[in-house]
Amino acid sequence: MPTIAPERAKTIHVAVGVVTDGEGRVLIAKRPEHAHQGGLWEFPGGKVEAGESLFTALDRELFEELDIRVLATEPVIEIIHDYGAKVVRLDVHRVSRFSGVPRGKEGQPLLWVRCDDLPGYDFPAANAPILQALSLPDTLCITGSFASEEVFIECLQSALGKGLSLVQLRAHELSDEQYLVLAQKSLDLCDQAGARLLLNRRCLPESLRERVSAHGLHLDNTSLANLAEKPEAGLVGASCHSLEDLQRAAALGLDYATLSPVAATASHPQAAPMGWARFAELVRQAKLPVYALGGMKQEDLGKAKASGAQGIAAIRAFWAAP
Ligand SMILES: Nc1nc2c([nH]c(=O)n2[C@H]2C[C@H](O)[C@@H](COP(=O)(O)OP(=O)(O)OP(=O)(O)O)O2)c(=O)[nH]1
Repeated sequence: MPTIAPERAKTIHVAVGVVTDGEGRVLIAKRPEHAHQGGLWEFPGGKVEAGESLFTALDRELFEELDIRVLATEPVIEIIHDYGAKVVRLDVHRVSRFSGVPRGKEGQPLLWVRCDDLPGYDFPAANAPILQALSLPDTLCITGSFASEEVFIECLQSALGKGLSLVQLRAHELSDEQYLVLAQKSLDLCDQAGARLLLNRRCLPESLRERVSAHGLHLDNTSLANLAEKPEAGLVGASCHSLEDLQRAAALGLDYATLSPVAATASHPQAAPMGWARFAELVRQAKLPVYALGGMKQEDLGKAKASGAQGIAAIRAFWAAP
């Protein structure tokens, strides 16, 4: 029978802090050369000791490493990563308030970096989903039904006016030509608002897709199943309904997934809701940011985040004429 090395048998629980400065920058530190993943940049933190809460561990580690005290945190993402020699569970929280001025107490170099610039630094392999999570908002607006183009524009303007910054254009009832016209108008509005537009259109011919340069794609479940590699189309996410789907999305290197239906939803009345407990169980095993979808309302955002989600995705909650 194969033997498992003792250090492989146990997963190391690590409290990881994304310390923010209120100007959109986050703090990164260089790991010592001799340490595991040495010489790479990291988000400060360390192992959770027996009996410690995540908050206590993060506060202790950040005091030991940076000389700051943690005052407020919010969950970002949880990642289980197998390095071969060891398995780590990175429990990542944004440190939104702290006291003191960070300094490298152990002599480690520190840098304040804008989130957009993080991909320019070398991090351990486990950190890729953390960078994805930090680049995404906590709400994803999916476009809903509309009686005319004017109504569509009103609904989109209203959503953008509420600060929604990621929009998925889902309008299966339109022809390819009509869809492209709407996509171009949506793109103009999203660009003006500093939001990103994702096209959700199965089999949109390449020749047509080239006519509108949206910020990315959202793949439906069938497209996810048939895809051999991640399309080169910017931000790419997919509709998932199972652990297998989430694993496939992560293996393809997609940027996010939606997981549905969490609750009963009018758009898919025949689908059985999975509930928050099952949702949390699946998200715990996912290796990419996951939005909760299906019957979501704005007030579900806290529950979604507490269940490990990036946030919520919804049609009805965000799509309405003013
Ligand atoms: N703190 C931190 N650890 C990370 C990140 N990414 C990543 O893969 N890790 C891994 C590297 C290590 O295997 C593990 C953290 O362990 P550590 O050695 O830093 O923990 P520690 O501060 O408690 O140190 P020690 O007890 O070994 O001295 O998590 C990250 O962004 N931040």
